[in-house]
This record gives sequence, structure tokens and C-alpha cells, in this order.
Amino acid sequence: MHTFDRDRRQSVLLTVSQMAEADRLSVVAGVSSFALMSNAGEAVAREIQRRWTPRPLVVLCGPGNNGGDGFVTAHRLAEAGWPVTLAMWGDPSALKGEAKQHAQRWQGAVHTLSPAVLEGAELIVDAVFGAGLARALQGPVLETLTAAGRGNAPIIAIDIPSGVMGDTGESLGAVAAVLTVPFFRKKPGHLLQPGRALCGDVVVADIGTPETVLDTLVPQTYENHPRLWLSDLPPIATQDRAPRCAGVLPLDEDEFRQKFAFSGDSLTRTRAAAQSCSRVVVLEGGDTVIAAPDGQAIINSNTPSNRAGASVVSRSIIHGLQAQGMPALSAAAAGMWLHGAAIAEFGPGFSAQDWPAVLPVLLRGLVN
Ligand SMILES: NC(=O)C1=CN([C@@H]2O[C@H](COP(=O)(O)OP(=O)(O)OC[C@H]3O[C@@H](n4cnc5c(N)ncnc54)[C@H](O)[C@@H]3O)[C@@H](O)[C@H]2O)[C@H](O)CC1
Ligand SMILES: [K+]
Repeated sequence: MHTFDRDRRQSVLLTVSQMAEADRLSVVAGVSSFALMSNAGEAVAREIQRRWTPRPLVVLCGPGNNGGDGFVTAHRLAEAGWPVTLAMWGDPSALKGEAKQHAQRWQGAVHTLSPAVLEGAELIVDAVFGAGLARALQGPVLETLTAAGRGNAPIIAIDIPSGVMGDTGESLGAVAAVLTVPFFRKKPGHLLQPGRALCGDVVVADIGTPETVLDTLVPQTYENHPRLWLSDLPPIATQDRAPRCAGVLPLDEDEFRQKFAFSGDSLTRTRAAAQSCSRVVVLEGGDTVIAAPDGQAIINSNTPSNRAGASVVSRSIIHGLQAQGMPALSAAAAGMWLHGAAIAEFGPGFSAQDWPAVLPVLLRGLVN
């Protein structure tokens, strides 16, 4: 994991402040904020058109740039002949910068945000708050989104469901979307629970942000994927009695709490634990986090969301891989990913004894 190559870049997760910096660097590189917002709103419209035929759709906009993206999406779909209703929380004349410019291009009415605007909607676009979420949802925003969540119309979230914290996945009143469209890269909140469950399918859209901005941002967090550790994988000799190695400390929530007193989201806690014990720590759960003492962290996104408790299987793979010389962070990431992949492929019922048969099948798939 110490060489930051092109492949690994695809799995990078950016914090909210790194994403703001990515926007700033894009502008420096010649991509205007206006263009980024156009591309963002158009990408969302495209993802909607890919999945649904025209039908009554309501776009719920907020007072910042997430709302600006919503205006673009509304404009694009209305242009394509969709029956679009737009409602905004806040005063449209208080919009600033490119959000203001894009809002001015919207020809239709701007309704006041309330549950009443959802009447007759068959699709709902959530463009109230994105990366700028600063506090818990309340008032008309909370009432309207809660009503949207209770209804049958699928919700599409722009960037992240309003109310989910981008850095932690914490929910401050969010309702579940079926589809979430973030831009350039995901944020940890798209993978950490409950954020992951609230996002539905996550489809990252390219909005023209130059890849070179990653050279300046120095990301430290990744979504688990074989491209992160495949080159470290030892030639496979499946071992059922691997010696226990000290480099990785896998813990479930209860074991973690017995050992460490850190509080906060699972990413923050796992990082702090890894630093304090100078080992790679794996916090197993529905959003398993793997962290190294140097601050690098990998979030596993193929663990079933409802998973809890220790996994003998993933631990034995991790130890087996380490025993064959795989570096600790790679071994931990590989073990958690392979376990998730095996559950997806063979169902949750298999046990440690099945591994000698299952592992080569998964690995062959990866290497090919
Ligand atoms: N590269 C990119 O990712 C791009 C992202 N875009 C979009 O921009 C938003 C982030 O925009 P920002 O203006 O920073 O924040 P928000 O729109 O999320 O909201 C800020 C606005 O809302 C107020 N606020 C925050 N929380 C609350 C609350 N609970 N109640 C009331 N008011 C709240 C806050 O004070 C601000 O006024 C990102 O998500 C993307 O969608 C770009 O368009 C393209 C590039
Ligand atoms: K949103």
C-alpha cells in the first residue's frame, strides 16, 4: 500500500474537506465551478433517465451547491420532457455563485419546501444538503424528507442523502435513497453505516475533476478492492492451520470496546486504535474498517450490512496470508474482501472447513 499507483487511485475515498479542495484545484486547473455543477446535475439526470421513463418527479433543493446541482437536474429533465416540480428550502434570492446562476436558468415555479409538494410524485430527487451538512435536520426539511421516506416514490440522492455526514456516515435525520450519485470519488460516509444502508446503490459520476488533483490531496482512506492488495498476494497454498501472527489485530465491536476506550465513528476509532497499539487493527461489523498505524485506512464495502460478531473464517484467511509473508495491511484487506466475496458467491452458510475449496475459486477469478 505504500506505492500510490494509478490503480489504487480508483479506490480513493475523499473527506468533505478534501473534496472541497478538489473543487478548488479543479478550478485552478481550468475547470470552472459552473462547469462542475453543470456536469454534476447532468450526470444525475442521466442516471435517472437510464433507470426510469418520464414520470412526475419532484426535486427538493437546499440553499447551497447541492441545491444548485438539483436545479441543473430539474432543468435537464424538464428539457427532456419530464413533468418536473421543484421546491426549495430557503430563499432563492439568497443563492450564491454558480448555484444562483443555475437557479436563474430554471423557468418553472420554485415552490416552498413542505410535505405538500410531494403530492403525486413518482420519483423524488434529494438535493437539500450534501457535503455541507452542518447540523441535524429539522423543521420543514425533516418533515418533508420524512414524508418522502414514508411514501412509495423512490428517492435519488445527489452526492449523499441529506442528513448523512460525509466523513462518518452518521445520520442526523436522513431517509433512505435507492440511488446516490456522488461526484469524482466516494466519501467515507458512503460506506460507513448507517450511511451505506441509506445510500442505496452508489454510482460515482465523473464531472471533469482532473485526476491530478489527487497528487496534491494525499488521500489516506480507500474502499477495499483487490487492486489495493493483489500485487502483495503470495502464491496460494491454502492452509487450514496457519500460525497466528501478531501484525493484525481483528476485533468485533465487543472485543474492541473491551480493549479500547476510543469514541466516534468506526473509521476514527479504528485509526486511533491502530496508532495506539502500533498494529493493523480490523474492526469487524457491517462496515468493517481496517487501519494501519501510519493512518492509512481501508473500508470494506462487500461485508453484508447485517453482519455482526467475529468471523473465524476471515481471521483464519488473514493469518494464513500473513504466515505466507503478505504485509499486514494487505493481508487484512484481502482477508476481509475475500470473506465478503465468498458470502456473495456461496451464501453465508459456509465454514472455515470449506475454505480450502472456496479460496482457490475466488483467487482464480481475481487473477484472471
Ligand atoms: N466535486 C464535487 O463534489 C462537487 C460538488 N458539488 C456539490 O456541492 C455540494 C456541497 O455544497 P455546499 O454548498 O458546500 O454544501 P450544501 O449544499 O450541502 O449545504 C450548505 C448549506 O446548507 C446549510 N446547512 C447545512 N446543514 C444544515 C441543516 N441541517 N439545516 C439547515 N441548513 C443547513 C449550510 O449552512 C449552507 O448554507 C456537494 O454535496 C455537491 O452536491 C458541486 O456542485 C460540483 C462539484
Ligand atoms: K443530498
